[in-house]
Parts: sequence; C-alpha cells; structure tokens
Amino acid sequence: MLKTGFVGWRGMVGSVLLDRMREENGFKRIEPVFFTTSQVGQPGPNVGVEVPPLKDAFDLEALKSLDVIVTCQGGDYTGQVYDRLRESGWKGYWIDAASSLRMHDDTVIVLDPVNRHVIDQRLDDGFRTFAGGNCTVSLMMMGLGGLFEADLIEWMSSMTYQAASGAGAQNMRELLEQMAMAGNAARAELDDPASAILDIDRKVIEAMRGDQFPIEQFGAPLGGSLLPWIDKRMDNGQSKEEWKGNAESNKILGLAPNTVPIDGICVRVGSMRSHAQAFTIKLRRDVPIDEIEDRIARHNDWVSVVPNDKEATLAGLTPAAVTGTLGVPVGRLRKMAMGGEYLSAFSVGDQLLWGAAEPLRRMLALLVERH
Ligand SMILES: NC(=O)C1=CN([C@@H]2O[C@H](COP(=O)(O)OP(=O)(O)OC[C@H]3O[C@@H](n4cnc5c(N)ncnc54)[C@H](OP(=O)(O)O)[C@@H]3O)[C@@H](O)[C@H]2O)C=CC1
Ligand SMILES: N[C@@H](CC(=O)OP(=O)(O)O)C(=O)O
Repeated sequence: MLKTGFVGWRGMVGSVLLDRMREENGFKRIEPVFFTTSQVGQPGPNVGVEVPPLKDAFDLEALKSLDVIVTCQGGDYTGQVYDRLRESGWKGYWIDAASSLRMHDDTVIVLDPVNRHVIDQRLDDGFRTFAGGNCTVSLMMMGLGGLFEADLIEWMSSMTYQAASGAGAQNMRELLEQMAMAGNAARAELDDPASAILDIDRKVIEAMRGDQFPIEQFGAPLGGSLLPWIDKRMDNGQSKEEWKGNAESNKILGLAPNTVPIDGICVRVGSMRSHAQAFTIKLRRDVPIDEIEDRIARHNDWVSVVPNDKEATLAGLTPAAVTGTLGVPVGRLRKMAMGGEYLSAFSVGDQLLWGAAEPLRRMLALLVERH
C-alpha cells in the first residue's frame, strides 16, 4: 500500500478532499499519514482506518519516508518544502492543489477525464509531480471537453463569474457579513411594504460605501456589487487568473502554448462556492448545434447539457443548483449573430470539487491502481 502523507487536509480544499476520499473508500487502499503546520502530536482525523498522531509538515525526514504527498496547504508551503525534498533525493509522487508548480516542465496538470492520455504518458516517462489546475480552467475543460477532444475550437473567450470560495474561507465569511450589513441597513424600509425602493437603494449604497462595511478580505464591497479583477497583474494587462486560462488549458491538453488561444475577463461575484463562465467560442467549422450538444454531453460522466430555455436554465444552470455536486452543466448553447462558426455557452461548477479537490483525489486513485 502506498504510504501517503496529507498536508493541508484541515483547510477548505483539504476538507472537501477528505470527504470525497471517505465517500469513495479511498483511505482503505492506502496507508494514510496526516501532517500539520500547527497541531503536531494531536490526533489525526477520523477516516475509517487507524492513523498516527499528526506529524510536523516541515519534518523532511518524515516526509521522505512517504511514497506520495498530497498537499492542499498552499503555494507558500510548497515553496518552503518541495525543492528541498527533491534535492534530498526523494523520488515519491507529489500531488499539489497550489498553482506554484503547475507550469514547471516536470509537472503534469491533472484532470483525468480530459487528459488521461497525457497523464498516462507522463507517468510512463517517469514524471512524479502532479498539480490540480486552476479551478476556472478545470471547470471549463470538464464542460467543454467534448469540443476540445474533437479539436473543434479555434479560439475562445471566457468571461467568468467566480465565487467567493476561490479567494478562501475568510472571504466567504466576509461576503455573508457584507450581505447581512447591506440588508440590515434598510431593515426598517424592507419591513414596510409601502417604503420607496429608492430610499432602500440609497441606504444600502451608503452602507456599502461607509467605513463600517467589512472589506478587509476583498478590498471592496462584493455583496451587492462585483469585482472585475482576480489575482495579480501581468505585464500585458491581463490579471493572472486570466493568464492561467490560456497557459494551463493548453498545457492540460499537452499542446504547445497558445495552440488554442483563450482569453477573457475574470470577475468575482457574490456566489458562495460555484464558479460560472460565459463562453464565446470560434469553431473551426460550422458544426450543427445537435452535434455540438451530443459531443459535449457524451464527453464525461459529470457534464450535462441544459436545454436553452429559461425554465431549464434557472432550474439547473446556477450556482445555487450546482453547489455541493460533481455535476458540470453546460447550457445557453446557440449559434451567435456573428455566424455559424460562433457558439455561445455557459457553464457552472463547484470550484472546491472538480475545481480543486476531485482531480487530486483521482490522481491518487490512479497511482494506487498502477501500484
Ligand atoms: N480555495 C480555493 O478555491 C482553491 C485553493 N487552492 C489551493 O489550496 C490552498 C489552500 O486553500 P484553502 O483550502 O482555501 O486554505 P485554508 O485557508 O482553508 O486552509 C489552509 C490551512 O490553514 C490552516 N488553518 C489554520 N486555521 C484553520 C482553521 N480554523 N480551519 C482550517 N484550517 C486552518 C490549516 O493548516 P494546519 O492544519 O497545518 O494548521 C489548513 O490546512 C490555496 O492556498 C491554494 O494554493 C487550489 C484551488 C482552489
Ligand atoms: N484563483 C481562484 C482560486 C485558486 O486558488 O486558484 P489557483 O489554484 O489557480 O491559485 C479564484 O480566486 O477563484
């Protein structure tokens, strides 16, 4: 059995990973060891098999004894440990949720329903470092995998609607605090059906612009508003989140950079934990819409096509409908006014499941299968 260390399992992504592993009986097939940066010696989590007390996540000797390390602890941790571990001669498998190693030449970005062929090839070639993709990228590729597989996409623009969870647990709390404060600012007027909506609106915007409005995490009001910038600025004016769309997607598919150009604007909205994206897709040829729907729906077990009507869209193509599930619905599929080669699409997916934890869980399961 592969001796597998888990770092970052207490965090948001790590907790979702543990839940999924419990659901799939994943801990029965490995020898799990749990690590911590803050609680050394305390009991490990209940995962249905006996586990030793928590070990120090910076203890290189303990890490070197492992066959596999799965980390959801973040890029800072990876930066402090990974190189030293490899330099010490450790040849185990490193599976990472963070972005820091993704674009390294010796790292494979894992999303096996889309790039199992790339993963298998790299494993045969001796690759030992694996990273989950950016949440928006993974969810986009799960949704549109059928079009990529058939090489139907010439280029694509993706406009995102990203949930608060992508920024972290504290940000989810802050979003709710903001919503509560905005609502409470107009409480009396809301309780009075005769009050004027413009009075309500004025009180809410005053609260949102006031000194008491909680913006420590996001830096600006998100509840009742939106934030059209995620992550750092790149030299070309893109945000880093936008840059990842192109760079990571092509790498996932094993393609040279920019083979399928992908660009757009990434926007934080007031969803809790499901990202949504609107796509403008330039097809290589004018493919009939029923063929497009068929290719999308057949690509993997989690994608589904939502009929392009209001009732089905509101019932199934929203963060409220999708959160907590592994489903990746794709809808609003139609040819655009620009011509038959231009396709619109909209997708939603839970950014902690397929967007973060699930590709890592499946990569570990794949290693278990091969050993
Ligand atoms: N959030 C996201 O959407 C995505 C995140 N990622 C990557 O995963 C990394 C981790 O993200 P995320 O899970 O959101 O991080 P969290 O902030 O939820 O958790 C990170 C670590 O904080 C420590 N911690 C301290 N206090 C607490 C507490 N009260 N409850 C739980 N943990 C606590 C834990 O480490 P310890 O047990 O050692 O104290 C935990 O592993 C990110 O840095 C990013 O690189 C990747 C894709 C998506
Ligand atoms: N940046 C993503 C979340 C994330 O952690 O992305 P990455 O794994 O690429 O750092 C978001 O804010 O929604």
